[in-house]
Amino acid sequence: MKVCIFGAGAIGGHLAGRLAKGGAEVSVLARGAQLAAIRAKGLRVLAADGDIHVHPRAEADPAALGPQDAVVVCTKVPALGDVARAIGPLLGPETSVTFVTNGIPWWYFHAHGGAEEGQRVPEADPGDVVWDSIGPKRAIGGVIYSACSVPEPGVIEVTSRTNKLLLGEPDGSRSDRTVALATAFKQGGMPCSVSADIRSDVWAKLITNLSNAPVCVLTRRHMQDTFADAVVREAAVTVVRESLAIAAAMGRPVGGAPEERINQSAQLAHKPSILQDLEAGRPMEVDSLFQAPLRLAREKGVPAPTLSLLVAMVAQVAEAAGLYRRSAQDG
Ligand SMILES: NC(=O)C1=CN([C@@H]2O[C@H](COP(=O)(O)OP(=O)(O)OC[C@H]3O[C@@H](n4cnc5c(N)ncnc54)[C@H](OP(=O)(O)O)[C@@H]3O)[C@@H](O)[C@H]2O)C=CC1
Ligand SMILES: CC(C)(CO)C(=O)C(=O)O
Repeated sequence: MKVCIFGAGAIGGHLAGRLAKGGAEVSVLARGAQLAAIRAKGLRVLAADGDIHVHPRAEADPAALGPQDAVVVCTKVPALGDVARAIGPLLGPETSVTFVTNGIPWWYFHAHGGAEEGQRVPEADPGDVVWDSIGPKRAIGGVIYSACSVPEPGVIEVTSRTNKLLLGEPDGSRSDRTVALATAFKQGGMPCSVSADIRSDVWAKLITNLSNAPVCVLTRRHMQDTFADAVVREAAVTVVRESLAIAAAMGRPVGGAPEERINQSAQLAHKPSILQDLEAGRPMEVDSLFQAPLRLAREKGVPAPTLSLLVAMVAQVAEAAGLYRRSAQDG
């Protein structure tokens, strides 16, 4: 299977390593020091189940790679407009494009059904650039549980002991293209399953992000340190409760004890990726990760006072750092 990972950072690097280990014909699109390092020394993934050292083809220009069976987009969400403008040469008539990103994805209301069918998510795709160019029919949803960072160019550190990738068609079907991609990941040691309800998986993961990322941006510390404080922990449990109510109002009830979710985050000495962005001076996923679920909460009439307060403060931090511009509707 010919797969291109678009954006070989923390998550993309991890996934490229897994695909290469499993024998897929994998290439990566990267840039800057990351591209130079992968070309010079290959890609190293330091993971609990064993280190991986592979040499995928690495390019800056999609035209050098040509049409793929599958493209897996692993950039941050604010980069998706650039991805959409550049991706053309990778797309043949049947190429799928999987988006492994946190937050409410741009394709969320495609094949959703009901009154919301076809609604757009402006926080994830301003101006519908991705929707209009790549188009929702190619889209496969991706939800990943894996805590990763790039300690030096070409090296991916995986902090989480267990990892999991969920892939799902927006219409819930078990398509051949999704099964083939999941098989390629599994062959590289990445637990991966095909989900019949990827939107529920989006919410289950998002609730974790909503409860750990805003507080860590404010403390600027990893989750273990941040959650050592009982008051912060209690606020995070409140955020989980508010987020569970939003998910339920969206028709995607998610189970599990709120405290347990925070206990799991508290085990990891990992800085959430949005904090990594703040520290590295990269655009922050405030809109798709935080503002979109808050807008949906307002539309459904679900109160989320603690989450709203934390997000308002995070937006100020991100704005002050020049890494986020608030849109008019966020107030
Ligand atoms: N890191 C983590 O632990 C987790 C992250 N996630 C989610 O996964 C997604 C990816 O996050 P993460 O891997 O951390 O992000 P990273 O910033 O580590 O990686 C994104 C990579 O994409 C590259 N990139 C961006 N635009 C382009 C482009 N036009 N051409 C080529 N390369 C490009 C970036 O390059 P450059 O650095 O030069 O901008 C970077 O190397 C996000 O939605 C995040 O929320 C989900 C679970 C955990
Ligand atoms: C913290 C983690 C691993 C889970 O919430 C994550 O998704 C991120 O770093 O963005």
